[in-house]
Amino acid sequence: QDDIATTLQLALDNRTSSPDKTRTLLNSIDVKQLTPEQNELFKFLMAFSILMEGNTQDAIQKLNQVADTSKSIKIKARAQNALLSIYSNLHDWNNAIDIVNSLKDTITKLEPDELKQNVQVSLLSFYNNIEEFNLAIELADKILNITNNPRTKCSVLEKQLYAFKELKSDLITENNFFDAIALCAKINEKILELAITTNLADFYIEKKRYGHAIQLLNDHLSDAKNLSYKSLTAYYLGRLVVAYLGDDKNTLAEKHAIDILENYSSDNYYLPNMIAYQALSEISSERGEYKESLIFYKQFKELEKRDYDQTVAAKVALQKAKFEKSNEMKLLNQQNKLLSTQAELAAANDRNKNLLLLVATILLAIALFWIYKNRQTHKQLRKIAETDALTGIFNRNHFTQCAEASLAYCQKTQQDVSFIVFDLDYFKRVNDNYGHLVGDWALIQATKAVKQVCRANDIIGRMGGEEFAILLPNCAKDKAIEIAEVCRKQIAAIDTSESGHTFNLTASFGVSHSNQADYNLDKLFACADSALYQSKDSGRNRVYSFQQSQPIADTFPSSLINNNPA
Ligand SMILES: Nc1nc2c(ncn2[C@@H]2O[C@H](COP(=O)(O)OP(=O)(O)OP(=O)(O)O)[C@@H](O)[C@H]2O)c(=O)[nH]1
Repeated sequence: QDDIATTLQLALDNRTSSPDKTRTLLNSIDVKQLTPEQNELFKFLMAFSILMEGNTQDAIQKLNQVADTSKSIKIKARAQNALLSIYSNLHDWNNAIDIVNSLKDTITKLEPDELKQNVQVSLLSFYNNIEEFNLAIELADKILNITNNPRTKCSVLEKQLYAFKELKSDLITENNFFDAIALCAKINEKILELAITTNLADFYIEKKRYGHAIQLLNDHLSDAKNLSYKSLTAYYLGRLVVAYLGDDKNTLAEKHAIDILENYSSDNYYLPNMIAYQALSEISSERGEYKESLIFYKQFKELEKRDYDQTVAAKVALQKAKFEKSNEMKLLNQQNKLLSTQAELAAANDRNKNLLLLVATILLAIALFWIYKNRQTHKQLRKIAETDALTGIFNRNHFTQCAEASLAYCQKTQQDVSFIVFDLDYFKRVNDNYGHLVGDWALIQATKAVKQVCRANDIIGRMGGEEFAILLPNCAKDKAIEIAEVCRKQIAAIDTSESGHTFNLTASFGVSHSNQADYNLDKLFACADSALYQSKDSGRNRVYSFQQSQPIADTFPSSLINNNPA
């Protein structure tokens, strides 16, 4: 396992510098012995090796497979990074932008190490390639804030200065370029150092400081040539042409333009070629060599169109990606709107439910109140129907109903029932002498007096006019006579002066008993009435019991001596 790990690491380290060595190392590995993660790394390195062999399409397919399926976030990042670089070189901006979107997500999951920084630097290059210079500057700042690696710093500064320069930003001065050049020189990053000098030359040209540009470019041209970095040399020469032209040194411009066309005419250097043709066209034109000028001009236009097409392709791809993104956003917004509409609907439903509940509650309350009111009314009506309005005791009708029910019960349970009727004495005189209101008052007071004497389950009723009856369940006759006597005394004791007039108020009583009347109300009434008649007849203000046909005075002589009729 150690051997396999070492071999894989070696292959990884040499994948760009020694592709052949990498392939040999990979071929030496027994795939069956690989752990799943080693297998993913192996697949990435194989794809990379295929790329280095020049089989780009095959490499793209395999790298995409690794990027899509790899569980290791590091290997996924490496595959995506390689794909970004391939697509950028192929100017396949649509796929490049897709990869960038995936890569952005991958970056957030990477540990902050060298790999993460490398991926960020690739992204930075990509932003410059598609001329998203503000994004590039922002990302560069981010990387510069966290990296301590001077190589990363040098590389990032080169790309950031390029972006600033392209934006023609006032935020940078030539000192920024000098600092970056010094940093790269210190760690011997020759290519990047030279790249920065080309940017500085552009900076000078932009500011029309052609002399400075020419000197800088000439100072470093030999370095570029020594590096055998042809594209860089071609770019140097291209900028020299522009600077000489600007400085009205057409001969030198022409010399370098021809140098480009003769020695660096590959497709790879089409930009310096474009500059060369444009310069030669202008120079020929100034000399009056219009035919040559037109030929150069046509070639210039062809390359310019190519440059334009490439720039436009990048822009279109970017706009398309932005459009898709904004469509995605629109879709999301619509989904959000739908969700919020659903939420609003649910809330409205809840509100409706609450409203319904409220209405139901109100209706219920109204119904309950109505039932309550109805009962109250019913109660009141019943009370009105059952009671005597003046005295508040049962009226004749209700008294009869209650008395009969009580009698039936007492008969069933074989209890004694006594019955008392009484009638106010000379009541007509009270009305006649003192008026009906005083008569009413007297009726009320007499009722009160009797009620105080009676027990809770005795039934008292006004039979009409000034005649009253009392049914006394579970009451022996003697007891009833006793009660009647107390009632008589109470009525006689009423202080009539409270009415504003002083007069005698008495009543005559008649008492009957169930064993005289078979628990029959009419019979009880008749017996008691008969006794009452006897009371009246014998002078009033006395109690008579039916059976005896004798005044109670015999039994209770003292209480009956009352010869003071009202
Ligand atoms: N103030 C008042 N008087 C009533 C009421 N009901 C009946 N009366 C009166 O009661 C009187 C009854 O008179 P009578 O039947 O002659 O009897 P009395 O005067 O009491 O004489 P005796 O019963 O024989 O003692 C009448 O004048 C009725 O108008 C009432 O509700 N209020």
